[in-house]
Amino acid sequence: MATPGALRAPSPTPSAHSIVSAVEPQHVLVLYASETGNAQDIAERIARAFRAAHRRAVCVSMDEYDVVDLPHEPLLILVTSTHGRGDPPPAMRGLWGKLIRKGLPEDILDDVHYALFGLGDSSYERYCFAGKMLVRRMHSLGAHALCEPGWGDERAPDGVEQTFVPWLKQALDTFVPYLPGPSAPALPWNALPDPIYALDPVPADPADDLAKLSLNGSSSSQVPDVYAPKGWKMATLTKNERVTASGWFQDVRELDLELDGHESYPPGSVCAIHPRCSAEEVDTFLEMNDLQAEADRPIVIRSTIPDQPLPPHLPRGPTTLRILLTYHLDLRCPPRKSLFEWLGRFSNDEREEERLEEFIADPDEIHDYATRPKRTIVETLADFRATKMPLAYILEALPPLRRRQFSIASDSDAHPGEIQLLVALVEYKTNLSIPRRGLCSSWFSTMPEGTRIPYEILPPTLELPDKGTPVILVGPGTGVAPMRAFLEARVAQGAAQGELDSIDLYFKEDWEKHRAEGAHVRIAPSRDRPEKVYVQHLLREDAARLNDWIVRRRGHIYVCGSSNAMPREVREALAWAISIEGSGTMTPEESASYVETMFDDGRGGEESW
Ligand SMILES: Cc1cc2nc3c(=O)[nH]c(=O)nc-3n(C[C@H](O)[C@H](O)[C@H](O)COP(=O)(O)O)c2cc1C
Repeated sequence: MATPGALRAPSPTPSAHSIVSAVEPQHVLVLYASETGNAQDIAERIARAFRAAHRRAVCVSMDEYDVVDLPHEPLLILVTSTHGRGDPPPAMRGLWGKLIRKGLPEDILDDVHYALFGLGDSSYERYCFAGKMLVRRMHSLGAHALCEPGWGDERAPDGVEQTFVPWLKQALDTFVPYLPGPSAPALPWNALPDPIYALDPVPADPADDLAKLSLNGSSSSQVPDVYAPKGWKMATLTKNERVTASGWFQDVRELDLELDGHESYPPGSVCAIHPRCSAEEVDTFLEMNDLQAEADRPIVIRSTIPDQPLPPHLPRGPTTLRILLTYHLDLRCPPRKSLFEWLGRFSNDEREEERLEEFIADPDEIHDYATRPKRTIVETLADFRATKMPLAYILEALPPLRRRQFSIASDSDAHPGEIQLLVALVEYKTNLSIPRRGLCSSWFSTMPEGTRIPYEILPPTLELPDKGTPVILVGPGTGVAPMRAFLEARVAQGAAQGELDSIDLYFKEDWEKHRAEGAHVRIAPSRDRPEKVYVQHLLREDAARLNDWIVRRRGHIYVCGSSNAMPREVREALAWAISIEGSGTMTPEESASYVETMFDDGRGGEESW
């Protein structure tokens, strides 16, 4: 471990520590980047642990942080997950872009002393890659690591907890002595800390947007525009049509959105949609916690921690508890360990406390009770009825409601002012024997035309090459959505000659039309046939064409769909096709390495879920 250049070694009397640098540490800054909430939960647990040790901690999402302040942060903890194919989560991209700028002085972070905890899944090829890149870059800019990075693996037998618990202990032991504060022992885990948010009452002004809302008890699916998340736009649903036959097991919908502004977007873009919790679930939550009387009182949220801005998911202006529970907080996701810890702090019931302690002590218990059966937070609270959530802690205890992302199935030139989506409604039976729908799926399943939807367009991870370069688009099932957008754009470019697209059954008329326009379209009828034909089989049949387009003409291949075996088998089929066993001249080893290099160099792209 690097010896901290600017830090004075801790003395045996911790209160006397100080930093020999331009900046005296007053707090530890916990900077996090999270997409589905896990890294944010870990970051908040770190900050709480420092506060329990009587030290100040400020916890900020990377996209809310001004990177010019970074060189002046003496004590820093970074927490990030990894997404895509080893990419940083969107919240880290701005900060990362600035950190990798050329010409930054090699010692610009010399005053920074840091630790990092990365989250990932070791079944991915680029395990915890965003965290690893960040550690390398911090080091090359002169920052000093105070302890070894921790890597939290979702696949580990005890999940992320396995490494997080020992890493947190080490981080506390290392950082605490450098921070001002009493040498008193840390508070026990079940001591209730001071709330980090204040809910200040605001006088109801009949002219403001809040008073105009009639959300009280309403089951309306309308999202009032005023509650669109910061920076998001609004669209109106113009079509919500089932495209699978009524007897088919899966309910797949075409959803068309008319955009308020005539925004254009490149093919391959992704539409993020902000869902909402149902009015029934919100009412159940309010009733279980005896909070009905508080539900519609206008309030403004204020951070009680100096220098800590509100996290991105909380509204800045007037709001109500009901609006928070409907649009900002998630009552539907399975509870994490931190929720059981909160309930343990709130509980006065001996029997429930005992059960909560079992959960907190053993990650397997949480896995079996909550994660595996996908038990929701509301259902969990119903099992702990004697334990009530006090109003002051709700914003800390409940996770943020996360946006859901869908590949856009339309090209914006072919469908100006519109976004078309192809969405499989997720319904599953858990071992609780209750048929379940995902949060967005529940909302979409009953969403009437005319519903207002907050959306955001995210840039594509795959981009079309120039018109002369062949592109192979492989999209089984709903993976066909972005392929339709790509193909529409290529047809418009006049470049649809000899394209290959292996598709399933959605947008059937479009494929016929594009075939007539010159695209080489192939359909893999993998369903309802005694002998299943998958996209991988079609690629092998098209070996000569693949060899010509990929090897001779240096074409691109994009694959989108379920992440089971399909993406790997597509790569294997391609490698076979361009090897001596198919239609090429390479040995099997050479062709396999050729395909991997294509994907590393961006001539191959993959989007899977
Ligand atoms: C679409 C997707 C892609 C992912 N890609 C990777 C990856 O390339 N490497 C990795 O280590 N983990 C990967 N993960 C796992 C996440 O890092 C892990 O689920 C993490 O807990 C998410 O944290 P967050 O909720 O804070 O975003 C991926 C997860 C998803 C959903």
